[in-house]
Amino acid sequence: MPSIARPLRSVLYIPGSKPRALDKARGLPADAIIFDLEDAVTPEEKTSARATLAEALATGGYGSRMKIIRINGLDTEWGADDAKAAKEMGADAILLPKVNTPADLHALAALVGDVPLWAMMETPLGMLNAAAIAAHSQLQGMVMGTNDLAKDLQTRFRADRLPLMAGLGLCVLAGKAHGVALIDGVYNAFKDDEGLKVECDQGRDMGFDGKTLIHPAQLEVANAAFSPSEAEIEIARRQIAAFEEAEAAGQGVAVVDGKIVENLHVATARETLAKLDAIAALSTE
Ligand SMILES: CC(C)(COP(=O)(O)OP(=O)(O)OC[C@H]1O[C@@H](n2cnc3c(N)ncnc32)[C@H](O)[C@@H]1OP(=O)(O)O)[C@@H](O)C(=O)NCCC(=O)NCCSC(=O)C[C@H](O)C(=O)O
Ligand SMILES: [Mg+2]
Repeated sequence: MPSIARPLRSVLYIPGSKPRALDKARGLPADAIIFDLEDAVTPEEKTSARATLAEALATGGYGSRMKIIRINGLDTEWGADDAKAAKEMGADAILLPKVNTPADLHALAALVGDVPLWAMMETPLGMLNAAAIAAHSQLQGMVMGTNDLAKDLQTRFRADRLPLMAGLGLCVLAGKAHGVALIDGVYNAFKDDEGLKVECDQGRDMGFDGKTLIHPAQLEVANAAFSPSEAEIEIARRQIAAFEEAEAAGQGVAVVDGKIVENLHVATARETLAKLDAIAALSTE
C-alpha cells in the first residue's frame, strides 16, 4: 500500500492545558499536532484543558497542520466528554489511547459518528490485535506509544529498541496492509539530537511515515529524517529516466549503478518524488 499523500514527518504533542505551547505551535514547522488531553494533562486540569483547547482551536491559526486530538480512554471519567468535545472542536482525527481491540474503536465511533479515528498502539494486547485494529473502517492512523509499551513489557531501555521490535513490526505490517498512516513513538531525551536522529532513521528504515515529538526542538531532526534525502531524490530521477529509456527500446528492465530497475522500483521512485512535491507544497500553503 502506498503511504498517504499528506506528509506526517513530525507529529508534535502539545498538552491541551498549556496556552503558551498552544500558541507557540501556530508558528512551528510541524506536519501535524496532537492536542493532548490524556497523559500530558493532570487529573486536576482535565476539564479545564478541554475548554483551553476548544478556545485555541476556535481561534485557529494552525494552517495546514493536521489537527489530532488525543482524548482520555473511554474507561475514564473524562473520555466520553472529551470525545464529544473533540468532535465539536472540528478535529481532523480523534486519537484513542491504549486501543486493545477493534471494539474500543467501535465504542468511540458510536459517540462521534464518522470522524476519522487514530489509535495509540501501546499495549501488548493491542499489538497482538494490530491487524484487526488497522482493518477498522474509520481508522486512518496508528501512533506507537513506546513508553506505555515498554512499561507493560517490563523492558529495559535499549538504544536499538530491540525489546519493542516485535510489537512495532506487527503494527507496521498491519498499517501497510490496510493503508493506515504509521507514526513512531516519542524520543524522551528531548535535548539529545543525536539519539533522536538515530531513532528517527530507524523508524524511517522500518517504514514509518513520521515520528511523534514532545518538544519543538525535535522538529528539525524529524522533518529531515522523514524527507527524501538528496541521494534518494537523485537515484529516483535516474531510475525513472533509465526505465523510460529501456521501455522505449522495448525492454522491461533497466540497469542503474549495476542494479536492476523494474516497474516496482519505478513505482517507489515516483512515490519518493511525489513525497518531495507534497513537502514543497506545505511551505506554500
Ligand atoms: C518536555 C516539556 C515539559 C518541556 O517543557 P519546558 O521546560 O517548558 O520547555 P522549554 O522551556 O524548552 O520550552 C521552550 C518553548 O517551547 C514551548 N514548548 C515546549 N514544549 C512544547 C510543545 N510540546 N509544543 C509546543 N510548544 C512547546 C514552551 O512553551 C516554550 O515557549 P516560549 O515560552 O514561548 O518560548 C514540554 O516540552 C512538554 O510538556 N512537552 C509535551 C509533553 C507531552 O505532551 N507528553 C505527552 C505525550 S508523550 C506520550 O504520552 C507518549 C505515549 O503515550 C507513550 O506511551 O509513549
Ligand atoms: Mg501512552
